[in-house]
Amino acid sequence: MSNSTSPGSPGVEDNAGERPDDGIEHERRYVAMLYGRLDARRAETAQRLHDALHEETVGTPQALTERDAAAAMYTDRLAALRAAEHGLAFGRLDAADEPDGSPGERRYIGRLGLLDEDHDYEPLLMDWRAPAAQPFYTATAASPEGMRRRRHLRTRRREVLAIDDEVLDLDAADAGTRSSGLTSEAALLAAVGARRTGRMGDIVATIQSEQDAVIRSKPSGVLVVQGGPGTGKTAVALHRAAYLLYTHRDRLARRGVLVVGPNPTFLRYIGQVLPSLGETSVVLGTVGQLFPNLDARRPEPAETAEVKGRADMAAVIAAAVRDRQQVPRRPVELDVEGQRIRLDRDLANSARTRARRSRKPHNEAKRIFHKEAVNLLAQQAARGLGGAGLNSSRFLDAGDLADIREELTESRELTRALDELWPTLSAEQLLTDLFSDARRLGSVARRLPAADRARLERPVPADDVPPGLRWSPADVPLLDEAAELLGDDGAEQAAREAAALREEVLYAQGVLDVLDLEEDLDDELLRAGDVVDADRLAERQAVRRYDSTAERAAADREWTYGHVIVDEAQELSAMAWRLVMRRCPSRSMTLVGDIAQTGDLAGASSWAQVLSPYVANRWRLEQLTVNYRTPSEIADVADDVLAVIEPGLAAPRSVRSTGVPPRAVSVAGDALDDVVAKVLAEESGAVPDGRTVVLAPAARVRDLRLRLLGAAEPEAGPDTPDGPADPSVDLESPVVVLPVASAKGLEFDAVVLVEPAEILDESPRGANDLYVALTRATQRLAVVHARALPPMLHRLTAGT
Ligand SMILES: Nc1ncnc2c1ncn2[C@@H]1O[C@H](COP(=O)(O)OP(=O)(O)OP(=O)(O)O)[C@@H](O)[C@H]1O
Repeated sequence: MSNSTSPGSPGVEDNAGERPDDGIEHERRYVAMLYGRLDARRAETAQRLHDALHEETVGTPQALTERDAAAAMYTDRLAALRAAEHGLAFGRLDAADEPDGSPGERRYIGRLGLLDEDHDYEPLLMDWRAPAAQPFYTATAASPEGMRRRRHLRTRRREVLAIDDEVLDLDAADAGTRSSGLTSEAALLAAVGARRTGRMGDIVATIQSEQDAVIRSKPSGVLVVQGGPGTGKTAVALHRAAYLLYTHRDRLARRGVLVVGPNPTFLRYIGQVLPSLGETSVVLGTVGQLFPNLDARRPEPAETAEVKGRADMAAVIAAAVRDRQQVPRRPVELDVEGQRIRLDRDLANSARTRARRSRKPHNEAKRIFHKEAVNLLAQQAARGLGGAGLNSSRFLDAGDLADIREELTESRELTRALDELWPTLSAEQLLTDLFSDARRLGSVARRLPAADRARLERPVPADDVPPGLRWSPADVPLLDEAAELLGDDGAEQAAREAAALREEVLYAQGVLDVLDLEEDLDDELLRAGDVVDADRLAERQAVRRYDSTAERAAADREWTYGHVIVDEAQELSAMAWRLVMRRCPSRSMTLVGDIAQTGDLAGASSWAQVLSPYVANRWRLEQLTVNYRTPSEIADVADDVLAVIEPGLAAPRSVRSTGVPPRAVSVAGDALDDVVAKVLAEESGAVPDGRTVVLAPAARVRDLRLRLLGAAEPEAGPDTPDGPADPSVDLESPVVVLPVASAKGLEFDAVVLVEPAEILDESPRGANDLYVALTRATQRLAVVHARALPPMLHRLTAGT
């Protein structure tokens, strides 16, 4: 039974069994008290951070490190306290009465925990992630978990606007409580029906039971979360990250959590969720961003990306590395300190075999190759010296051999000759050389069909092409594979140090900004910037870099994370999986996705197929079954498309309907763009203050942007197969135009879908793309078509 109270309505005080201090006024006082505590905690923490930064720690590196660690801790804590500002407390659980009739315990649930220091540290507010808060998400009338009532507090800023009550005891259930399977239904429906803002929000107040099970599932092993569109996979994955950090903070904060998403636009869309939950130690990245100091955005055809993503490419890269370990075709004659020596094929081959047997990466094995070649050449030289013209009784002793070796080692000519045979290589160099040389490619990628090999060919990019546009997202797993086989070429360390220096000043400035933002800081105190400036602070960090785990992890290719979450996991290629698995040898992973939405040609068609090379069948599957995004009218249309993609797959159940049927608008002649403009005006007009998207076949996006928005390409460049290259697609603007592939994971109040027949034709996975497009809408859908409507969309009602 649900009961809603807002100001002016009869208070719940009148309800049978309620205590007199239990209505909305009580909650207002309580929440005001909580904010008072929050303010006090913020001021206190800001003060501690301030003190830590100003502490004159002269001397030992250890003292400095401790000070830095304390400052980092207070900075994080302050961020979490600040993040709790909106919706600090959103719920209350009332336990069933005690056997002696006294009222059961009350627990307020919110974004963080607050204790009453004056009264034995009694909990005033319980963090939503604490075990005792779980019944707030899972208790039902049928299984009340010892609870009598769940109350939702609806708040705006610091004010309580209304309260919604759900009675959980069995008597009430028998008395006719609906069994919708949903918890906190009123609050949930308010949340899912609200206008979208272009930024994903958190769902802490209304997490559903099946979602809670995923969020709180144990961290170890690989958990796959399969669910149709709108079932909250992304939301759940992010809340799981927050939950794991809370519950296993020691282990995870040190190693960090990585969240991999499909494209930069999507990452911007979800970027606020974890900070709003007070968590900042999470690295968010696309596959194209998982190679340090690179944000790969070079556009390339989907077919090329598909070839690069194949598992076979691992062997191609390995062969490309071996191909750079050469033996001379003709002997190289060298003159070392008056001695003629011959670096011939056999000798180089012996040295190479020895180096390869070490199983060290190429750049490290190079030292063995050099050393072994020098040894063999020294023996050769010694044989020469011990031979003709010399007294055969005179043998060279170990010391003489060592001298010869030293001479050889110091010989520039020999070093050059050996370097040519076994060069030090960076991953970038290896791939640039490989892709720009058809002959080399032909010899190392013999197994690839010629047409696929040809897709890999490309000229060496000009010097002025920035790194991000030299490499495509699909190149990144290849670069990573190469880096793994090549080992350290010295450049990585140098780049790390340079980046660390640059960031030091930025970080220091960030710390000062944090302090200066803190309005509650005692006025008597000098503001941080008055006392320490960024340069000085950076100088003081000289002993240890003052950055977060997340920053260190992102800068280090060999970093291994405590937990890895992959969203839209169905899109990753086999090569991308190798990279991701390398980042998480512990295999503590959460993979969320929907096989029916796979659009990437290199993407997955079954989870077992993706995972078996890494964990065999040791992974667990959870399914999400309720669609919170798409109203049933639109979901029905999408379900017909799903039936074509995967006849046996059950569609998620929509949580609501709007009564607004989606429509199809047919266009005669070549007036398509004009009709799209008209329909767009109607649709966006119907969702005032909302967000509308025009989803179009990729080939039409440019013209439609021009026609509808007056803007050609967004500033930073063309769309890449991995999503738009531009950081300027502003999802917060009222109308955007996107190709379907870039809309993956996003949602809008209204969707105008252009020419579905062309979307089907555009890719072998066209039906999946169409399915994605149809399921982006939270309220309205209109399809505009000049070509015949594909039969699978037969349910759409004809409109004008
Ligand atoms: N328990 C919930 N309470 C409130 N809103 C929810 C809840 N679960 C999901 N939502 C909302 O439903 C929408 C869809 O969620 P989300 O984007 O996480 O789904 P998804 O499964 O990742 O979808 P897709 O596969 O299409 O990317 C979001 O607006 C999300 O905030």
